[in-house]
Amino acid sequence: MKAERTASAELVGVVVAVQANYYRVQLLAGQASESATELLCTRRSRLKKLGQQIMVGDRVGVEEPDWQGLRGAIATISPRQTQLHRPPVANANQVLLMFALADPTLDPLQLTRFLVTVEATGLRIVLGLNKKELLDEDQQQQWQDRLRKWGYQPFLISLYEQAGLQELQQQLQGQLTVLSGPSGVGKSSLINNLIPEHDVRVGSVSERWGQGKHTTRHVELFDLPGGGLLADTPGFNQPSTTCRPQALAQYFPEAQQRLAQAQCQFNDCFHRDEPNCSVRGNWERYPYYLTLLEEVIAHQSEQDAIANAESTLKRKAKRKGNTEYEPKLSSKRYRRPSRRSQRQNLKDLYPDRHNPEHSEDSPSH
Ligand SMILES: Nc1nc2c(ncn2[C@@H]2O[C@H](COP(=O)(O)OP(=O)(O)OP(=O)(O)O)[C@@H](O)[C@H]2O)c(=O)[nH]1
Ligand SMILES: [Zn+2]
Repeated sequence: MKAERTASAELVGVVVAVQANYYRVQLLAGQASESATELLCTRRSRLKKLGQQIMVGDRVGVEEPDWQGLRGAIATISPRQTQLHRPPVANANQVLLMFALADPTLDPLQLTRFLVTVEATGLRIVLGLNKKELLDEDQQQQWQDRLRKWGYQPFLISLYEQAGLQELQQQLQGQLTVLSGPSGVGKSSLINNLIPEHDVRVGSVSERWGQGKHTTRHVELFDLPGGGLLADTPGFNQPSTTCRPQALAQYFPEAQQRLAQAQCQFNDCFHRDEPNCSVRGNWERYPYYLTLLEEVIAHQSEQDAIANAESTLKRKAKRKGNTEYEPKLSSKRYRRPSRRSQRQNLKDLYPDRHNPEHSEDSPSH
């Protein structure tokens, strides 16, 4: 990254971790002093008054560096290029979706769920398939071909055999990448491999913050040796399909491709049994599309029912002059946490790129 100074000659850096009211800011190359590349910062109260939240990945201006104590104060936040809410990461360029070819067995429907969830973020997808040494060459090639037909170019790797890692690493260079994937596929192994000093650094962070052990609930950005940042993001490992039913097809490259060639007769086609549909057809994942479509339709009916119930209850509460009691009860009954988090998941993942500040203060967590 190039050194860069703002008009007020502030230091510029990237927020690599957030905890309570402290922000770890990694200074851009050329700005760091000899002894320090990172400052532990608070934020100026002006930002606080403006309600401006600071996220991991934010590019910020830092004032009043204290090179002895390695402290500073964040005074400005640059406009965000992208914004994810779950996990909360600003300016991510892409998602590295990790799966294993075996152990656990690669389940194409599960992979599709993750792919759809990641597609909904609007970010570029890098698909990494680990443990390739567990399959023979033919089987590896079959997956390669199969995923190409889905519209993806997977990187087959083996962390055990240190195979395919260079090609994958190249994809990460100079990018801010968010790592995602189900349990047991090798995400931690990959981080340890890419960033050998990973553990050391986590330890030093906790120490400086005076916290106990580093908790994995926090998103943290790690410097990649070849340049670039990797967000280790617990909580990005649960796919969900809570988009609008009409939006689902756009998260399948195969459907997109078909739509680019020919429009459906109806604008709001669900691509099920409508006449003159250009998406319906014998592509491999079409049955998965139908499965997920049923789920998002069911989800939406549920949401509509909740909205109706809430509006009825609110009216009722008003008539009785009973201000809080009934709505509160109803929201407890209807908004079970599990369902709420499900509903928010995809919405939260969607980066509001046109209006980055828009949902910043929404109480989504
Ligand atoms: N056969 C094989 N096993 C691997 C490879 N890479 C990692 N593993 C093993 O896969 C298991 C899971 O690896 P992790 O790195 O913990 O996977 P993870 O995705 O971080 O899993 P969670 O922490 O549960 O999210 C471990 O037993 C690793 O040793 C590989 O290339 N081949
Ligand atoms: Zn259609």
